Amino acid sequence: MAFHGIVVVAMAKPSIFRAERSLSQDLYADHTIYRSGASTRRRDLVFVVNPRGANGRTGKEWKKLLPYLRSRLGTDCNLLPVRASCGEMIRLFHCGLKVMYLSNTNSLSACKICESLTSGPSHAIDITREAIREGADAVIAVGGDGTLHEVVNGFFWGGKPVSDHDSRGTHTTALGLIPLGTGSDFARTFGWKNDPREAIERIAKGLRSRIDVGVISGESGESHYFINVADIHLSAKAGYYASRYKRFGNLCYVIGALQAFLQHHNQDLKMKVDGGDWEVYSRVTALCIGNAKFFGGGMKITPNADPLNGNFEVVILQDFKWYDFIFKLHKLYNGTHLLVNNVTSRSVRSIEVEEIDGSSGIYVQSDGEYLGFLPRKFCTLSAAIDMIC
Ligand SMILES: Nc1ncnc2c1ncn2[C@@H]1O[C@H](COP(=O)(O)OP(=O)(O)OP(=O)(O)O)[C@@H](O)[C@H]1O
Repeated sequence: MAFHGIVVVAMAKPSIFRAERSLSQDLYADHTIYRSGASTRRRDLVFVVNPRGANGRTGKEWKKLLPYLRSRLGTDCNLLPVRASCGEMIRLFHCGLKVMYLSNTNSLSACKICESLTSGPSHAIDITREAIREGADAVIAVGGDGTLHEVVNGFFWGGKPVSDHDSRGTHTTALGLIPLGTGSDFARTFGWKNDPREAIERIAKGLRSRIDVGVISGESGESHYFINVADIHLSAKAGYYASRYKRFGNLCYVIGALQAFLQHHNQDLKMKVDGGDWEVYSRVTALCIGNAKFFGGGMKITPNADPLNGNFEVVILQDFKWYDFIFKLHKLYNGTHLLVNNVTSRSVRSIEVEEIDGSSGIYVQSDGEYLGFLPRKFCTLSAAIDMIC
């Protein structure tokens, strides 16, 4: 995929946090950590690792990856030493970050990297917010789409982007990804595989691109963000069930879809696109709002979506029967379903979706995570986050 507007940015000179030793005030009180160049701003890479991702595979892969990460990112460092205050260490500790030293240097003269293992759902959101406030150069999600989704949500608070405590408008924290999940669907749009070494190369090179993010609002007024695909009705219900079967790998999506089908009824929905008039779509099976192209473990559901173009691609499937999925499934995977009867695609900047009778509880998910029920409004936030591409 060709990316326009790629900017080369001097990557944070990283400092590594070793997994074997957790932070304690006593342990670190006498040590030195490093800041990059002449700047007094810390230049940190923060890795947010979901050890339970891909049924525990993420945690195992991450442990195996650490020596390579140290050696690959550590060699790029050219940092000036400064004395770390106790306060700084304690702040890192409070935001769940483990501080570690580069094992391949005795002098502690290399750069610093933070790892934080998530302790449960939503923890990645808090870690990310804290890391951005502390001036991290990049926050890197290590896991699947669910972990990436939480990290993206950590870039915002109270409807606004989170910023560095000391920001004078010049510093931007970038988002990075080491895809190590079950589906890792967002990475597919960029052609990235679940190959952590390749991801570390990207991080070392530090190319950044400003990508769009979707924002979802509901009746509560609270904003929720997504980076990949938000979807409604059958696919959302299938995703809800699939999350219970992640131990079966990509098969979870098939099991989830079968279970969702058992209680499925196509529903009439009304939609308002880009602030226009309400339109009725009859017998909707699923409605997918793509900032990127893939969901459900590799289905190219919104094949024209591009997280760099400022628009969503909305794909609406109407009046599908269970056998349509059997005969048309391959088209959903390769992205040729747009030519099938009863499939509509449109490019939008915002879309509001409501039920007509308002009684059935139509499922909504974003980035494969269950969100709740209709009604919802989905808007693009153009070029909202700097992503390491
Ligand atoms: N320590 C933890 N224990 C249990 N669940 C966690 C923990 N940390 C994060 N989670 C939750 O695990 C969920 C799934 O994680 P993740 O997306 O990384 O893996 P996956 O589901 O295997 O991959 P994919 O979403 O790409 O299919 C996330 O929604 C997150 O809330």
